[in-house]
Amino acid sequence: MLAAVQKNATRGDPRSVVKAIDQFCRQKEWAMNVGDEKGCILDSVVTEVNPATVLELGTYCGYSTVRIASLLPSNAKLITLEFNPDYAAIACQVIAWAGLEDKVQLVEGASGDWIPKMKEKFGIETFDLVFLDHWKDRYLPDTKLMEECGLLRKGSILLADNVICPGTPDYLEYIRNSPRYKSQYFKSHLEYTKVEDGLEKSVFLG
Ligand SMILES: Nc1ncnc2c1ncn2CCCCCNC(=O)c1cc(-c2ccc(F)cc2)cc(O)c1O
Ligand SMILES: [Mg+2]
Repeated sequence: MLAAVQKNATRGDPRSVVKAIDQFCRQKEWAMNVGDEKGCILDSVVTEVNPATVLELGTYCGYSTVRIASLLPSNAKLITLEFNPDYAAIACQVIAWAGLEDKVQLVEGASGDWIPKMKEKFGIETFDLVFLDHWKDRYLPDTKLMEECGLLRKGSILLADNVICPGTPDYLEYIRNSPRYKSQYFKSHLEYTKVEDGLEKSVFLG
């Protein structure tokens, strides 16, 4: 995938990096990027929220990191957490190829360990937008952890990938029934396939 980016994408051009990855995943080898269809929904939410602070849980190869960072205002900050060091190493190069390293802080480690340290380590008060795309059984515990750590403010947006496939039933149950959130489901398809999947967008009400 990285070779395809370096071969087919233009340095400093995030859209060409996104296109090269999508082409590779459609033609050569499926990969678990959010993909072009759900990626358009992600883009519209990022544009609507226009966030100054973004947390991404699950960087993988940096595809959604590049999509998000390319839409951020100049002073905005995106912190992205990746557990797998091999994925992190690739993502770092993909983000650099897109020329977005100044907007992105890639952190290696487990979300459960890093979320409680966000304020002290990165001087973050609250996140305007959180993109959940990591272990599906970590969406709920990490959301509760972000609440407890005071990382969400009235109006913070959570956008969760894969709520249908592979699925995050406990997270959906919680977020759709909690009086502290207003949720909306965006029906789509699993990246590069015809299988149903979707994004759940939730506003924290405080
Ligand atoms: N900072 C952190 N803390 C904790 N865990 C962390 C982490 N950083 C990373 N991880 C570990 C996440 C590993 C990847 C998570 N994503 C997925 O597992 C995922 C799977 C599919 C999929 C669907 C149908 C299939 F047939 C097969 C696979 C699709 C997707 O869009 C997915 O996002
Ligand atoms: Mg995903």
